[in-house]
Amino acid sequence: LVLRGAASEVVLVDVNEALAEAQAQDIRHATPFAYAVTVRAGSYADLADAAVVILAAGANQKPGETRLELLGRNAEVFAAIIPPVLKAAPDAILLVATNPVDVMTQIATGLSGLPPERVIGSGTILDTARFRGLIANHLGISAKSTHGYVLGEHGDSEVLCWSSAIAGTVRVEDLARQVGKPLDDAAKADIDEKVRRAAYHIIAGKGATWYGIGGGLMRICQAIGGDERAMLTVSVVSDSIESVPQVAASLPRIVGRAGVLGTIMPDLDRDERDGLRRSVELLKQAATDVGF
Ligand SMILES: NC(=O)C1=CN([C@@H]2O[C@H](COP(=O)(O)OP(=O)(O)OC[C@H]3O[C@@H](n4cnc5c(N)ncnc54)[C@H](O)[C@@H]3O)[C@@H](O)[C@H]2O)C=CC1
Ligand SMILES: CC(=O)C(=O)O
Repeated sequence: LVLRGAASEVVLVDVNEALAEAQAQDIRHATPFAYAVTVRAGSYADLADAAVVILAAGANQKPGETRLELLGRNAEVFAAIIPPVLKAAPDAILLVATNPVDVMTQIATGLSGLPPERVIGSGTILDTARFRGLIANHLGISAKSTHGYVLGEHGDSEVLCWSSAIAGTVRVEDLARQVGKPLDDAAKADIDEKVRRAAYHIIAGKGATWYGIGGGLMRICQAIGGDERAMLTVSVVSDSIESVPQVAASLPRIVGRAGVLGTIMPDLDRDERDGLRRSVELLKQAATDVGF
């Protein structure tokens, strides 16, 4: 947020107040090299008038642990933090990062009673970035010119949409042939593994993932603050996805000042559609199991 000037003020609230203060100081020291963003540690009351409250509190995965295994612990954390957040900032958009992010988005929507469009999970924004980056690297072009979605769960059951992935206006498979680096089954399986298992690899190496999600959360805040109507793969509770009712999962959503303004259903091939249905069924079951 500071490096891109995507906020005017950032307040860090953590049960570990000394940590929040130390992080705020450290980030503040970067502001002369970036944007004049006010950064400070605070209490819930300091969230008054926040446009966006990012919910990132809770347990993270230990090496080999799945996101869904965090559910019980993090549902308890949200039960503790959402009431004081809402008391301080009743008009804010809630932006959920805590894992398992789709189910936590469903829980945050239920606990807050806010309309679903104002409770946004970062969902697969990060997986989509990983997918675009890896395809771009394979083709030798910019990730900014490469477009493709990862849908469904931010987690093991996510769906990489190869059928609609493009570079510029060209299907990625066609461009790959043109540049003599075919996206054959082996190349696609390699990219799939590196997207789907990215968090496991990074957590095995450094204990947590920080920068990718930081970039993704910044991008969502930028789209909200600038009322951009940007298309981003984020998670909100939807009336129905692949006939599964009231489930939070990622689809391409239009994001602006009021939150999620609309949803786009991309063309999917048979396997992608089946994968998306399996993914949302799994998420619905996980939410139901914890009473949401
Ligand atoms: N959605 C995504 O793509 C990503 C999600 N995550 C998730 O974000 C969450 C946080 O991950 P990290 O920052 O790595 O963990 P961390 O352990 O570094 O930070 C979590 C913080 O939450 C605080 N906390 C715990 N309970 C609290 C409470 N009741 N009230 C206030 N603060 C509380 C802790 O004191 C701690 O400082 C995890 O669930 C992790 O899986 C992490 C990376 C990417
Ligand atoms: C931790 C996590 O969810 C990620 O980096 O994808």
